[in-house]
Amino acid sequence: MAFLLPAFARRVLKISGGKKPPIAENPVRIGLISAAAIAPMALCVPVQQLGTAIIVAVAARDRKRAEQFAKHWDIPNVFDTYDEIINSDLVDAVYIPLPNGLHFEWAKKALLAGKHVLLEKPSVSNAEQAEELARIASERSDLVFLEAFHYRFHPAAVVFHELVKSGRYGMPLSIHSNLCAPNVFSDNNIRFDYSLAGGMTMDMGTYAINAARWVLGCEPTCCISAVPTLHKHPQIDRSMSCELEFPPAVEGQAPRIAKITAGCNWSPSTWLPFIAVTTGTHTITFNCFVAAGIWHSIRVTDKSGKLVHSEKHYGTEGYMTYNYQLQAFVRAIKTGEKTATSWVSLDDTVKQMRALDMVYEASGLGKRS
Ligand SMILES: NC(=O)C1=CN([C@@H]2O[C@H](COP(=O)(O)OP(=O)(O)OC[C@H]3O[C@@H](n4cnc5c(N)ncnc54)[C@H](OP(=O)(O)O)[C@@H]3O)[C@@H](O)[C@H]2O)C=CC1
Ligand SMILES: O=C1OC[C@@H](O)[C@H](O)[C@H]1O
Repeated sequence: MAFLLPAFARRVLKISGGKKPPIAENPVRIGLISAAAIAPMALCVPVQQLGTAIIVAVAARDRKRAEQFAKHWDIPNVFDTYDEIINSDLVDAVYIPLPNGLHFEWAKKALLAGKHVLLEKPSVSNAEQAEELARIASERSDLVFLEAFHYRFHPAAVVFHELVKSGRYGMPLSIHSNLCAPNVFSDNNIRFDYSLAGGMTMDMGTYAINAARWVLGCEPTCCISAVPTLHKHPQIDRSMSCELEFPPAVEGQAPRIAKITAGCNWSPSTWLPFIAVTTGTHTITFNCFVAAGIWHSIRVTDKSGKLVHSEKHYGTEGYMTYNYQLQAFVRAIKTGEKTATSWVSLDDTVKQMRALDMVYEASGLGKRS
């Protein structure tokens, strides 16, 4: 992995630098709910780079922290509570990067207050909550609701999805999606807090499971096996390795298997994220699918392992997946158009949560409550 570091550093420097466009007329006015660690990368930088949205207000539990954040990112208003953001006339849309266990409460409140919602993944804690939230969102069809599966909006992901779907290299018979990372989070991180709907399948596994569902274009029928490595809490997984059964591409054929490996570990050989689709004749791999703005490739190999095709789509210089996601969110608010291929529908959000529940139940850890 070390050889990736210079390229990564160059990319990050370009992301944080570069010219900022003028702000568009009538930009979407976003309220930021909390000064979360992910907010700069997922919202503040893309907002500055795109110019079609502005952050008008931020609130944090500690006002001082919100003030510091606002000063750094040039946000004109600091509110004392998340409620004030949701109820403010200054705000058209909210970005919710709270711990998983608080997503349902605040997304629901925001929709009921008439705000568009960009909600961090995983959408909520379990499928029942997802169904309830989807019901509320569908009753407000004038509002845009999007679960933040940012990776799907990158041009490289779209090309990969279309390449697989085209059947040019045969129809998918199985898939392996992998998203593992070094075990850098402290024990008290929100990711390991059961009361906040933590667990690494919720945090990282959700991408890998989403990728399998998205690429195969159908839903898992059962979870064949799910093996967690445990954190200190008996229901919290540090990583998960599981196999999901999907319907065959053609009726009468054998079911398809999706292998999912995700979470934190100390095995560097697993740290390159990928989605690998195997057909009868080829393997089509999308490397670095989550960090597609940094380093990635789409590679096709034949049965002998020989490379027969490769392509790269870095997209606009300095843009990350989050830029494309914000573009799509703003476009949906402004025009009602929901990006083909990449958009995460309400139905998709509900089915994603059902798949997460299925894995947790099969693992013996139980779905998040
Ligand atoms: N799209 C992506 O690439 C990523 C998405 N995420 C997702 O974003 C969400 C937040 O992750 P991350 O930014 O890493 O988390 P952080 O711990 O940095 O931020 C969570 C924020 O939640 C607020 N908060 C409110 N109540 C609590 C509570 N009881 N305990 C802890 N925090 C609380 C805090 O806000 P305050 O400022 O008000 O104190 C804090 O800033 C998660 O759902 C995660 O899955 C995370 C990383 C990457
Ligand atoms: O993109 C991501 O990578 C690291 C994770 O912990 C994070 O929550 C996730 O969204």
